[in-house]
Amino acid sequence: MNTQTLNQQQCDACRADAPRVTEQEANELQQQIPDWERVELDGVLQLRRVFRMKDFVEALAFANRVGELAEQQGHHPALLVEYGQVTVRWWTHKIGGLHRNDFIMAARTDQLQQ
Ligand SMILES: C[C@H](O)[C@H](O)[C@H]1CNC2=NC(N)=NC(=O)C2=N1
Repeated sequence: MNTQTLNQQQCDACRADAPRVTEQEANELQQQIPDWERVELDGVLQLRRVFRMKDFVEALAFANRVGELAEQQGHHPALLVEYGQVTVRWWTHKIGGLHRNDFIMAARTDQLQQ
């Protein structure tokens, strides 16, 4: 059991045989990322958060920081950039649902907010 907080952990490589988190694990992990909601879109469970920004330029800059983190970790989100906000969604494409990686990435995304 990894006792580091989620935002200190690295994302493992995504594999098609990686385990999805159970409902109980998801509930526990979510305590560390209270601003994220679990949503099901097209049958796929995801973590979603809307980050409020001052304007479009700040929203774009934040999205780029999330993009750099994603490239660094090899795990990629859906990003919707709008005037004054960015919607971030994390899930693991290979398993069509939530892996522990997604909770780590959500916690690390929280740290990128200015
Ligand atoms: C080879 C590479 O690691 C994989 O294709 C990665 C890339 N980024 C990814 N990101 C996400 N969110 N899920 C994946 O399954 C995934 N797979």
